[in-house]
Amino acid sequence: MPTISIPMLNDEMGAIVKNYVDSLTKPPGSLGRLEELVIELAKMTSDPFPEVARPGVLVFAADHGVTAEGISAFPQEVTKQMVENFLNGGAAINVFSKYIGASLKVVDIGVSADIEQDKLICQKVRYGTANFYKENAMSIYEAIKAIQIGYEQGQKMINDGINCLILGEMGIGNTTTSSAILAVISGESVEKLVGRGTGIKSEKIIHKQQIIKKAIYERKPNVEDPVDILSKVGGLEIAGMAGAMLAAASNRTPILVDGFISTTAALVAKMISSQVTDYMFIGHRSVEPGHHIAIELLGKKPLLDLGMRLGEGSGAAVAFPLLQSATLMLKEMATFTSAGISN
Ligand SMILES: O=C(O)c1ccc[n+]([C@@H]2O[C@H](COP(=O)([O-])O)[C@@H](O)[C@H]2O)c1
Ligand SMILES: Cc1cc2nc[nH]c2cc1C
Repeated sequence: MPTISIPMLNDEMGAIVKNYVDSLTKPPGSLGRLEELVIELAKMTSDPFPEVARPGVLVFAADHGVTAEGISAFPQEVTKQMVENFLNGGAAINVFSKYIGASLKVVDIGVSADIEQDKLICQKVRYGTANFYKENAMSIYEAIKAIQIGYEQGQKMINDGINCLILGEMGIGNTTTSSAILAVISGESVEKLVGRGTGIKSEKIIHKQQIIKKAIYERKPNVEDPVDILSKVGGLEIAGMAGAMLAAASNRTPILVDGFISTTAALVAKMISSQVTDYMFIGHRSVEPGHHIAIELLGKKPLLDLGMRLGEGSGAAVAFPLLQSATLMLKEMATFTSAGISN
């Protein structure tokens, strides 16, 4: 695992920017949460005029052996088919990335089939996880490798010039995996966390809960150890996203977290290095019932609540213009003094 050193937030810069925000031509506090966002961005970036104008979307794709237990509304092959769709530009995340001017990279970190495509970053750790209802999802070595790959890919995007990292994922079955991870980390009952994912019927939810409960009972993940949790009931794309978040925080790069799966990865990253959460915004609150619990554990508030449950980074991409509006407010508004308005 890389040695991770995450810088402290620059509170002094936050105070300077707060003062400046109060000097802009508006009643103090009248831009509400946008004001808080730009102050947070200033603390993260240590920049009096923070920018997020070069966003990057990093999508990790992987399969989940637990799909053999019939826990998703879609078959496993859809993971590969959606990766091809991303590469052909036809998915929601393609449309939203284009709209916000984000570069989009797709990493195969564990899809169960080979995908021949030049544009795909192939970093397959294994062909999908094992079925964690029956055996450990992956080895400790594979879990660490997936975190490392995520870290390297995050670092690469930052080296290429992005200044805001949006995380996305694709993996049929990964709401089961995320629910299992979250049940272990939060100590909450599985019943409270499990949802419909891609759209399973009510009867199947009980089956999904039973699979998760038995898997946790059999695998006995160590609640103190993120790598052990990943290796027992984890997913490769979740490990990859956690690694990429750690890379972003190490570089003072703001992170825009997406839905339920991406937030579970954020909790794993927090267990590896707790300061990583200082650099996170939660783009939206997903319909998955476990998501609000995960968000609360991170100590965050989502930016949007639009009834979305797609993944791919879509909710985070849709929330991105809020961050950008906050930075533009700071950079382009007049002050009372410059506009000659008395306050
Ligand atoms: O991001 C979310 O909150 C979210 C909620 C439900 C489903 N998903 C997406 O749907 C897939 C997982 O759903 P499932 O039912 O196969 O576990 C996976 O590809 C996710 O990107 C994503
Ligand atoms: C079609 C489809 C698109 C997705 N995007 C992210 N997860 C997904 C799951 C399905 C089933």
